[in-house]
Amino acid sequence: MNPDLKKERDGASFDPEKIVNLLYGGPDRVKRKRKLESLALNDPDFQHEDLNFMSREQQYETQLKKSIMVVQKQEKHGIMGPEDSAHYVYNGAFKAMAGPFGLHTSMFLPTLRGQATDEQKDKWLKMAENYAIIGTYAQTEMGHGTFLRGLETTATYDPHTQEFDLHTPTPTGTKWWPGCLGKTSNYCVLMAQLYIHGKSYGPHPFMVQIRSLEDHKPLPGVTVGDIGPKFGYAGNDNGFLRFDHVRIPRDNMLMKYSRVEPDGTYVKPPSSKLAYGTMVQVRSFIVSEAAESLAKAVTIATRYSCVRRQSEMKPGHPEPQVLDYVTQQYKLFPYLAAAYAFMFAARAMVSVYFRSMERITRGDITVLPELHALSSGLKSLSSWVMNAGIEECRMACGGHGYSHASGIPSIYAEHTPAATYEGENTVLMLQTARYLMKSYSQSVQGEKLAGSVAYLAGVQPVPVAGRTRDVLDLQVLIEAYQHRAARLVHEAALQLRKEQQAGKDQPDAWNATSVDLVKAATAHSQYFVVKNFAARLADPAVDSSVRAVLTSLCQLHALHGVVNNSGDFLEDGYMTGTDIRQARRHINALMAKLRPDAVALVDAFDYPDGILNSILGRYDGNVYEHLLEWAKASPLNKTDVHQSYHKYLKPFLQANRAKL
Ligand SMILES: CC(C)(COP(=O)(O)OP(=O)(O)OC[C@H]1O[C@@H](n2cnc3c(N)ncnc32)[C@H](O)[C@@H]1OP(=O)(O)O)[C@@H](O)C(=O)NCCC(=O)NCCSC(=O)CCCC(=O)O
Ligand SMILES: Cc1cc2nc3c(=O)[nH]c(=O)nc-3n(C[C@H](O)[C@H](O)[C@H](O)COP(=O)(O)OP(=O)(O)OC[C@H]3O[C@@H](n4cnc5c(N)ncnc54)[C@H](O)[C@@H]3O)c2cc1C
Repeated sequence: MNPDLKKERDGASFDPEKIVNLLYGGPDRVKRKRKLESLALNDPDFQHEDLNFMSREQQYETQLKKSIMVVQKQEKHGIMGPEDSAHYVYNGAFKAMAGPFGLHTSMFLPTLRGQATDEQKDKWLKMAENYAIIGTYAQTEMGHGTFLRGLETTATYDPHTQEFDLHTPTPTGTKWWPGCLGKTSNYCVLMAQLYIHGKSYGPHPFMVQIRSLEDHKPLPGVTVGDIGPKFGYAGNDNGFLRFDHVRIPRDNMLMKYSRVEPDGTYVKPPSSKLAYGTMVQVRSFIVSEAAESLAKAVTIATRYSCVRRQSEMKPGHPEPQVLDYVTQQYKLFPYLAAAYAFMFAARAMVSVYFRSMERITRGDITVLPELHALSSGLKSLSSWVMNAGIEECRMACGGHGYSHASGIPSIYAEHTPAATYEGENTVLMLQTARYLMKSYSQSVQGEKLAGSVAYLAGVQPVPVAGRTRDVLDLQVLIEAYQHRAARLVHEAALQLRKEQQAGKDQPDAWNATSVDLVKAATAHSQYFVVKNFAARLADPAVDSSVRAVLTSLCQLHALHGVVNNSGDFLEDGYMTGTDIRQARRHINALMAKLRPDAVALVDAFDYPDGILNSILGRYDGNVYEHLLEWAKASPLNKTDVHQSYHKYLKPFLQANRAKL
């Protein structure tokens, strides 16, 4: 063990195990988590060369082989349910890297479960759950991802044959991006525009076989392939798909909510948005993905910052650990705090999701708008912060952060698309804003608001100027976030009205106000995160040493947000210049307070080395010796003299020497 890291751990004010238990739901679940992770990490069948040293084809093949073994071993070991799979499959076997069965489990199966009738489930779900067929979720097209009503692929009902005719009418209508489609899937849930008797009914889900179950060749009329290399996701065959008048039986429309009768009569769903249910589910879960990815990057950068020594802080003194530079703390600690904040927010989001789904399943769809607004806002906020945080962690590791040996580039490349997939972040924030505007105007009309928007009912009066307040007090901070969100919603609503009064129609007024609207929706989401973090600490079951350190983190998270967005808090005089100055001072004091606990706080995320996959973030801190070992394994080092020397460099050098 590197002595610096040992000293850090010895000096912590709390036992990290207590936080591990808090984060993962108690000792029994922690035990299970560790057992499943180590089962996967130590399985010789899952060992392979570093993916960074492989070509894309090799990565795909390796991940496919592993995916198959994972399915077989899950059955053998009785690993079931999403929590077990997250530990064994997602983190353990795949180290959160994309694999070719990802979309089968994350969207294909949930769509069948959520959108198919009981008879359809009997027909397909068992096959899909048992991997007799592999599927994906094919919605996005080359021309449209965001605007679902603009999808071009058509499903035209023919009552004579009781079939749908699937067709891709244009190049831009080509399905483009669906994960695991290019080479792996033989089925997909296809989102296509439903047409009956020449009338359009909007996008609907269809179960479609695209490849032969005998030889895996595309079925007649189907063109399918891989879209080529991307920023990351090398192990995932994101694909394209086209149909040339392919016919499928009427029963292949997923008809839990809307139906087409044999004669072509369309039966409306209780809400047209129920067809978008899988996206709501995945968005709710992305908050957790964002928190985890950020936590991993922060773990790597924090441990490395204690091992790394650089420069002279005081002349003649030994080089300090770079984490002792306050600027380094200012890079990392706010993201450490944010990782915790989003871990708690993720758990709250998932429980809102399950509570809402329980009501929706009982036929109560009134909860859908709030669920959509909350999941859209939190998905966007968490993935934005994750992206900024991972990049900050990379830079905080200096030059070594840029190497794949740090593990950070892979974390970034694999998770940065969370800001785009499952709904582009700005677009989703505008969905949250839409709900906020509606709620606000209901409240202005005297309706009582409930749930996450109840606070919009009245913007609190601005306190008397000069009032001093303790900005370290979490209740004061929560009220400040609440006030800011309510005010920004109120101001965006006024601006929207002003634009309309100035003669713009509603869509133009909306567009003109959209920067304010995104800001308001972001503030609303941040308020939720801060309030939820503080609420988690109020739980009497939380150990006092843990509460103390997490309270500092919560304060840091909230104060950092205040300082970073100080204009929002100052603009109407709610906060004062003195408050902001105090906030900055408190941040410095909190960082000094958290400094001795930094390593214990990242240890408490409980990511073993096998999952972090980082030389810089090793638990034992033995960074330098392993860096060299890792580089030696690089394919370019297989021989001392690379074959290209004989082909190119040798004749070039010889010719140059001969000229002298
Ligand atoms: C942007 C919108 C939301 C716009 O939809 P629209 O029908 O044009 O709606 P609108 O006119 O703006 O609003 C109409 C109304 O529908 C509501 N609504 C919209 N979506 C939902 C929902 N999911 N649940 C519940 N309600 C929803 C809106 O809030 C509106 O409500 P309102 O009229 O205000 O009461 C939609 O088209 C959309 O969701 N686009 C994003 C597409 C997306 O997320 N694609 C994901 C593809 S799969 C993927 O990326 C997998 C990656 C996984 C991986 O690799 O790991
Ligand atoms: C790695 C990865 C995996 C994916 N996997 C799948 C999958 O399995 N299945 C699937 O169907 N799809 C998948 N997708 C596609 C993904 O869901 C879409 O890319 C995403 O929904 C964004 O849509 P878009 O590409 O059309 O972006 P665009 O909408 O074209 O976005 C471009 C810009 O336009 C802006 N913009 C667009 N509309 C508005 C608006 N109304 N108001 C303000 N600004 C706007 C956006 O904010 C953005 O800045 C995947 C994508 C990626 C990157």
